Amino acid sequence: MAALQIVNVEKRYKSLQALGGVSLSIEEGEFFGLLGPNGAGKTTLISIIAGLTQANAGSVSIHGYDVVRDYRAARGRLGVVPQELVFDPFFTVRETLCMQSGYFGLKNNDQWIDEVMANLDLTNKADVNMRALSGGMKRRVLVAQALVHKPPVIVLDEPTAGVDVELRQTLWKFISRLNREGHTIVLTTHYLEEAEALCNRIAMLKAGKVVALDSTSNLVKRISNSQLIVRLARGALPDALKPLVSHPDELVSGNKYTLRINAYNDVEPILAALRESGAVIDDMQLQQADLEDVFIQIMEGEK
Ligand SMILES: Nc1ncnc2c1ncn2[C@@H]1O[C@H](COP(=O)(O)OP(=O)(O)OP(=O)(O)O)[C@@H](O)[C@H]1O
Repeated sequence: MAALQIVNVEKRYKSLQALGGVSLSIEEGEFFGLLGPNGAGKTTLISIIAGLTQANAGSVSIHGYDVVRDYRAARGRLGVVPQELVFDPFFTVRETLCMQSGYFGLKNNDQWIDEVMANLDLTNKADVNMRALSGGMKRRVLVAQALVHKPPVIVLDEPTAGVDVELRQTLWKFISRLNREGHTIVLTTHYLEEAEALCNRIAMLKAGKVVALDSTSNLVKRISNSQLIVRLARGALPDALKPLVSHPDELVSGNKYTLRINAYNDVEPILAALRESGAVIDDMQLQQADLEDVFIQIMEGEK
């Protein structure tokens, strides 16, 4: 059974179609990335998953529980870290987390609350009022709040937008640990390198539609624009390699060539051809495609 099953979800805001039939099946234990430009519909989808917004069509279930019909069972299995910081300013960090535990019917949750606070470097703020915390600290509490009931599915809506490097690292260490322990993670982020490093599978959303869905490695592989840049100290580029040159003007002047390659395996035959021709390499650089290239290409292709 899927941890999160999204079937043909549609959402309209008056004349605007925010989601135009989104289907995704996310398995237990996945670290799943949901990417897309501003306005793609990521937050709308997360609000529907969390039961905060109702879809006009389609269904979402968490571990088999429909988020509308079986709201409490579904919500109990889900932890959501929202984008916006909303708190009651008069409670301390610990009180905020205890209240959240109470909301899920959990008593005697202190041990886990202490562990969550320790993992998010919040222990020394436990008795501080929410209103006295910095923005970054409030965001840590937001993450802690989403985790008090040890939900098997954790959804994070841009949790690292505008936060410092330290929090990002603390957060990813903890979330990665939870993922290793079996929790399913769904993450939206604008930091593509973050998604590339953490997510095993990625869906790209544009204008309310899924425009790409694949493993992170396949998405990166999908683009074969890795390049080997060589600068020759002596000799010329052999004819056999000329079709690989990306910029034709490099054939006319200079001694630097940008060669298209599909894989690491392509590098050695190129070097062998250069050696055989008597050329001497002065400098060499390998440039690989990353998720950013894939993202740009897919988004431009879907215009
Ligand atoms: N409550 C609302 N009323 C009207 N339109 C809305 C509402 N919420 C979202 N929208 C619109 O729906 C579309 C999708 O918005 P959404 O916030 O889901 O995108 P997003 O992918 O999360 O964007 P971002 O990366 O900027 O957070 C946008 O065009 C947005 O303006």
